Amino acid sequence: MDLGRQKSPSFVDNEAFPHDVQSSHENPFETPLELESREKASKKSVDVANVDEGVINPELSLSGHHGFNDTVECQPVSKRIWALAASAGIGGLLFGYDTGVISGALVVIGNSLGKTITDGDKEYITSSTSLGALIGGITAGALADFLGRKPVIAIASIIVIIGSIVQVTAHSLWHMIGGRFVIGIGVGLASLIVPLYLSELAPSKIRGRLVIVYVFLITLGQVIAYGIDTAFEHVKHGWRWMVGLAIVPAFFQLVILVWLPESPRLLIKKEKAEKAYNTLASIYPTAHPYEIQTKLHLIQEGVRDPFSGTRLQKVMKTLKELYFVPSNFRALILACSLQALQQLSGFNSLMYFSSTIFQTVGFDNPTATGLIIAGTNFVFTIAAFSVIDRFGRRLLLLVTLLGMIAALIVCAVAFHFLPRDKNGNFSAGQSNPWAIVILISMIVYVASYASGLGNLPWQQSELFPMSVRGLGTGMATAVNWASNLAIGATFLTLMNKITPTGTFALYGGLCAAGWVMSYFCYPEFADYTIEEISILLKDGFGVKESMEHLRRVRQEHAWSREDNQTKA
Ligand SMILES: O[C@H]1[C@H](O)[C@@H](O)[C@H](O)[C@@H](O)[C@H]1O
Repeated sequence: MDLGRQKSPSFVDNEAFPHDVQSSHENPFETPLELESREKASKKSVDVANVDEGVINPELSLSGHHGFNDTVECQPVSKRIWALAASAGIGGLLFGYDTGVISGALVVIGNSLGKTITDGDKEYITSSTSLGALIGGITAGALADFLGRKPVIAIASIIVIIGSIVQVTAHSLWHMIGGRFVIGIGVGLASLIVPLYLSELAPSKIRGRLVIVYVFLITLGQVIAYGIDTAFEHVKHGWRWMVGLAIVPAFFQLVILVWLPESPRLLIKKEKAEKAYNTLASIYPTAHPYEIQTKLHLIQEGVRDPFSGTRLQKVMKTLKELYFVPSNFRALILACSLQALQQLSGFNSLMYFSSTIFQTVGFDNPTATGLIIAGTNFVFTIAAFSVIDRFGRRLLLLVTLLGMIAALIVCAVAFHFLPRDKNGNFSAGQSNPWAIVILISMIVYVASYASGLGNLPWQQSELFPMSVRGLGTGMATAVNWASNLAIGATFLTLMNKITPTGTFALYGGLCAAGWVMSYFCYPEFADYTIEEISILLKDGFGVKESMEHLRRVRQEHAWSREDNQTKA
């Protein structure tokens, strides 16, 4: 953004803008990006000077950086947004619970499905959820555009309730696989719709953190699942409790949905401008009506349906727009490759099978040890929350990927030295130094994953303009689940066929390839509005431009500090 140092002439009518957006009050906790937002607010005077109250002049309102002048973004945001995020994010809790719970269930399920389950059966049980989620993820985008964001959240919760009932009543392998598949559909729907909904409600300065609330709830769901697994590990038919308790958050989500507003972008698309206005007014309680109208106008520009014709013709045109408009195609490449990398890095093989791995290595309490993995994931997702908008996405991704690669190499080496008996089974027990190295390297790996790759791909909605957002995020989510399926369906086989050392080294290699790709193609999106990101991706991946922008923001921040110190 143009942050030239010259002072803007001030035409602000303080009656019309009673809230002191020009305040020079210095907040010691302010991030560089927040500071920039405050400064943008102080520059809005020039842009609003020629506008009659309530009348939108499109030329003026599209006159700022990259053609946009979205001053409402500089306004304080209501605390209500966090309540909304937490409520919508229960979908994340569902996702986390349903994917995490299987780890502990698999080690105690024994022969209650009419046979003793093998490694192959475990892979079927786990990957049926991923397959269901893949189907849910593919359909969610189109459903969300057709029905609205809220109805899809409701459908996801109902499907999860049905899937849980099917699992609880399972007495055969295929019955259980069926239940896991159904629940997967609900998880897949939730995995797309919740971050999409959140990023459409979120002001750009907190959008990153708001989507992390969702990932935070996924990881919380996984911790709760592991905790429940540990609690029911020694209870008769405990696994039925484990899988059945998924009904609780699903039910909760259904009830809470009544209070959530529909996404303003969707409301505008459905020509319900007044409702959209009210929603935005509740998010920016101190904004001037003019600013909210400008925002509505900008959203309108973004959502305008460029296509006419039958539904099929529209889908075909949307596909064409996604693939043949260069900025959209770049967005698709970024979103899909990051989602693929998230899964192919192998994290979920720990999430789904950590209890099985720790049982194999010789830990006495494999489920409780697995809780350390889920707990680390959870704690470091919170850490990402506090740094994502400060450090920016790119730096976070590049640094944490290096941590993952290093930890995977150490883990691969440690497995190589872990003693085995003459049948080839690990025989050392949990006090062996190599077993401890494995545990520590897994913790480092998970901590690095959770601070970067665990979060960033879910910021995907910000990459696409409204016209292709449903389809684009749907495809990226499908890539996530397809890669998740590939990992879940092959992990135990890989451990047997190419040894644990080979498996973890393979994941390390995939992470290294991901690092190279991210270095060359992943720009810094922090502080760009959704509308601006398309412009950034117009002529290339915008890595250089976005870094220059970040440098300018930082420099400007330093200058402002100096100015403030001089004034003081
Ligand atoms: O972002 C989430 C999170 O990292 C979860 O822990 C993981 O299980 C999911 O696959 C991922 O999408």
